[in-house]
Amino acid sequence: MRLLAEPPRTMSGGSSNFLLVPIPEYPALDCVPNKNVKIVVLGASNVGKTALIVRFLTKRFIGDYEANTGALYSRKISLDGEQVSLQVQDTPCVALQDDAEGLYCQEQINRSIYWADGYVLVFSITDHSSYRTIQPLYQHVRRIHPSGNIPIILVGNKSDLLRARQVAFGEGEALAAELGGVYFEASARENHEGVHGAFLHLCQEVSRALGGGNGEKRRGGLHLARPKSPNMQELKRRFRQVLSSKVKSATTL
Ligand SMILES: Nc1nc2c(ncn2[C@@H]2O[C@H](COP(=O)(O)OP(=O)(O)OP(=O)(O)O)[C@@H](O)[C@H]2O)c(=O)[nH]1
Repeated sequence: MRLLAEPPRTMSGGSSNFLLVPIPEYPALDCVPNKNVKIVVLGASNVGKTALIVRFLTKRFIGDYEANTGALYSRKISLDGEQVSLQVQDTPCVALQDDAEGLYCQEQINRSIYWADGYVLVFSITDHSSYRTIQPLYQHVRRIHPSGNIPIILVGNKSDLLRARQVAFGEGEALAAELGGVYFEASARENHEGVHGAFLHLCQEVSRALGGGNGEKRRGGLHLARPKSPNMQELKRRFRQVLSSKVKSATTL
């Protein structure tokens, strides 16, 4: 889901389509081009993708959301003593097709999968159908990245809702092992450390996979454009535009 802007602080005054998140982006001049870690968060509806990202980046849990259109978050983080640029792509939900093998997956999700270097596959421990989505979702990622190692973690979210549990811990572990990743049970609602540990693990995996250099992988096969998403830099640019047009009209009076 997408974070609700609170209160409507849109630059244009009318529309509330822009995402205004309490997650600062590093200034452009301060960015670290040396290594760029790009991760995408994928999963079925309502499993807590946005809540996990927000928890990881802000340590906060915010309960009010609206349907996700896919926001991109940027941060600078320290990994093994090295400053790296981190980008986290939130995505709209995917859903199983009626035959339970294929996936309904929007084109923008395909672009995000192609663009990313690491994958957070999320299900809710309270929703077994969200767990069943993971295997086809992984196959889908594999189709887009047919060769090589794919850094992934599997997150069983909402671990605070133990009484409503539909997926056993062992099921999560077994699936993660099958997919070649690590399983984390987490609660975006109740626990920052667990969420932080899971994301950090993936960032480290990606960082190692990227090795030295500028962190851009060579890719074969499909060529898809980088996902488009409203982000803070774009908002700031629009804000400056609006301000400068206001200054111009004031000086012409
Ligand atoms: N109890 C509990 N609720 C959670 C947790 N994480 C998220 N939620 C709630 O679950 C609902 C869905 O969370 P989102 O983060 O919007 O989920 P999403 O996967 O981004 O949803 P989509 O937009 O449908 O893709 C919200 O009401 C959250 O408050 C959690 O760890 N525990």
